[in-house]
Formats: sequence, structure tokens, C-alpha cells
Amino acid sequence: MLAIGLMSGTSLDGVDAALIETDGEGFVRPIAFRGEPYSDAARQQLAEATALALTYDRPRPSPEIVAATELITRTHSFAVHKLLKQAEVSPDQVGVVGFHGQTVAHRPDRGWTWQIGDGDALARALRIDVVADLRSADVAAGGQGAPLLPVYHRALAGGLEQPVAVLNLGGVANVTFIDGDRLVAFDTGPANGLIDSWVEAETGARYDADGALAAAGRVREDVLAAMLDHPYFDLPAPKSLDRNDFTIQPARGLSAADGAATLTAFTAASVAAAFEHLPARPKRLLVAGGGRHNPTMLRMIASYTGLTPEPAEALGWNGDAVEAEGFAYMAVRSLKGLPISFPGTTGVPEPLTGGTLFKAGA
Ligand SMILES: Nc1ncnc2c1ncn2[C@@H]1O[C@H](COP(=O)(O)OP(=O)(O)OP(=O)(O)O)[C@@H](O)[C@H]1O
Ligand SMILES: CC(=O)N[C@H]1[C@@H]2OC[C@@H](O2)[C@@H](O)[C@@H]1O[C@H](C)C(=O)O
Repeated sequence: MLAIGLMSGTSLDGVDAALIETDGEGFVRPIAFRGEPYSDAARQQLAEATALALTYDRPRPSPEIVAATELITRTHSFAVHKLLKQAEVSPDQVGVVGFHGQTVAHRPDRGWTWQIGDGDALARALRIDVVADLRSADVAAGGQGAPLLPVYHRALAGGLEQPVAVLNLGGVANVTFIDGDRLVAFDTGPANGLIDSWVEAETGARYDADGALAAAGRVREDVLAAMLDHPYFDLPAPKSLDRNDFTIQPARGLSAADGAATLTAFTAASVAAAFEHLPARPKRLLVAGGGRHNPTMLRMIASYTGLTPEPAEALGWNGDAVEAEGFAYMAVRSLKGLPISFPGTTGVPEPLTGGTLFKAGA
């Protein structure tokens, strides 16, 4: 079946849209991908909605959240139109859209995780069935609701010599350990989220392009040690994070370059700490997500883990597309009633399917 996956990640950089052909099991063929960046105004609006949502004790449709939800639905609809045009595919050829939405707050400890986006409106606008709300069933069953990508990582990495690890370096980082059918996965800590916030505050740039600022700085070991002295890193898996569980506060007062270096080292050291919680040392470490474009981050990950991070492209994958492809794959699994989360990935008691189906209608 042809399926589209849509992801708007914690970096708030834009909508990723991927078209794949898949059976939701062992067969996956990526066909097309595009990233549709948000305007500065849209990014600002989403950042404000996210900050507001974090203050709520449970999801509720305040006017700001309703407006942000409309923005998400509209931008995702636009991204699908562009993707279909690029791929020269018509909507009636596509079986399903997997719509992640935008996480505005992630509170599995309180029994909820919140991704905004209107699946029903998107299905009607696109005239394609949509599977949305992919995390809630897992949280309702006692899971973390994240990470969900491991099931797709397993499909991609199935043929490789095992065990193998896949590291996703987005706003937050998550790792998947694959050894045959065995999956162990969790969020390792921040990836680019803190660095982006730091660089924006210090220089006005959106991110540390190619890790140049971090490369020019010195890692402040005292600050790094203080940041690593956090109970999250000792917790056994499963575990997951909200983008705002860590802040740049400990780096305040450092020069722009030293702060960038120290926060980049924090990402790398927290990835290394995560490896302590894996069942075995993986033979390969494959890296997807925006952080793989940052050579300083990759160099530090190599130094802290002793493994050589290989960009997803080493296997012919598109490392920018893996997340969106993964949600297309999960949507197909959802239609088939197949599990998308597992005891080893989210801590859910039994393998569980997820997502809510919104029919395109007549
Ligand atoms: N050339 C580059 N140099 C350094 N960093 C980069 C580069 N390109 C992208 N990035 C980083 O990657 C980030 C985006 O990564 P990605 O799109 O994987 O995150 P996301 O999907 O929003 O997050 P998450 O996976 O947590 O949901 C940017 O915010 C930036 O920090
Ligand atoms: C709640 C939420 O949206 N979490 C994201 C976030 O971004 C990375 C990490 O934290 C991961 O747990 C998850 O996304 C990926 C796509 C996942 O579910 O696998």
C-alpha cells in the first residue's frame, strides 16, 4: 500500500512528509520526501502554544491551542499536496496518512501525552484516510507513549548484522537497540533542543550550523558534570522525555562558544550514558535526524561512546526522512491491527497497536 507519514518534531523546524510503499511488516520502499519549513511566525506561535500547554494539568482546548491546532492541520495538508505533486501521485492512490501532529506536552507520568492536529479535518481536506493520535493508547495502557520509531527502525535494520543501534538526533535523542526480535528503546536526553535554544539566545541563529560554534569552544567539565548529575540518566528503560525536561540554565554565564561546546558534549555524554542501559554493545551505531549534520556532535559521540556513528545514508536511508517514513509505516500497521509499541520500547505491558482512524468520507 502507498502511505504518507507526517511528522512535526520537537525542534519546530517544519513538517516532514514522506511517501512510502509498505506492507507494514518486512517490506518498505521509500518513494518521496520533502521538508516544509515553518515561517518564523508559525514557529513562534507553536513555541508559545507549547510553553502554554506545559502549564496545563491536562490537555484542554484553550483558544491558543485551538489556533495552533488549526495551524498544524493546515500546514500538514499543504505539505501533503506538495509531496503528492512532487511524486506525481494522486490522493486516491494513497491508502493512508500517518499524522503524528505536534507534541505540545508529554506527561506520561500524569497519564497523558498531547499531540495537536485535527485528524478528521485532515482526512476530509485530503480525501485520504488518516491515522492520528498514535501515542495515546500506549500511555493509557501504562506505557511511556514514546519512542514509537523503534518498530520502523527494526524494519529498516532487519537485514543487518546484529545487535545494531539506531540513534535519532532530533530536538530530543532516542536510541533503539535491535537484536533480532528484541527491541530496547528510550529517550537518551536532549539532542539539539538545548543547543538550538542556546544558539538562538546567544547569536540569533536557529541552530549551530555544522557544529561550528561548538567546535570553537571548550567543554566546561564542571558544568557538564552538573548537567549529567540528573536522576534521568540512572533510570532504567523504558523512559521518555518532554523537550523541556532539561534547560540551558546551567550553561548561563559561559561564552557563546563554550556554552555550545558544553551542551553538545552533554548530548554526547548522555548518549554514552544510555549505552550503559543497553543489553549489549551494538556492532553498529546508525544515526538519523538533524544532529547527524553536526560533525562536532558526531565527533563527541564517537569519543564518549567509543563507537563510530554512521549517518543513516551509509545504508542508503535518508536520515531526514526516517521519522516521517516511520509514521507512514505505523499507520499501515495500525490499519492492520499490528503492534506499534512493545514492552521493551515504551514499557507497555503487552505489544500494542495504536492510532485513531479518521475516514476520508465519501
Ligand atoms: N547542518 C546542521 N548543523 C548542525 N545542526 C543541524 C544541521 N541541520 C540540522 N541540524 C539540527 O537538527 C535539528 C532538527 O532535527 P530534526 O528535524 O531531526 O528534529 P525534530 O524531528 O524536530 O525533533 P524530534 O526528533 O525530537 O521530534 C535542528 O533544529 C538543528 O539543531
Ligand atoms: C512525545 C514525543 O513527541 N516524543 C518525541 C521526541 O522526539 C524524539 C523523542 O522525543 C521521541 O521520544 C519522540 O519522537 C520519536 C519520533 C519517536 O516517538 O520515536
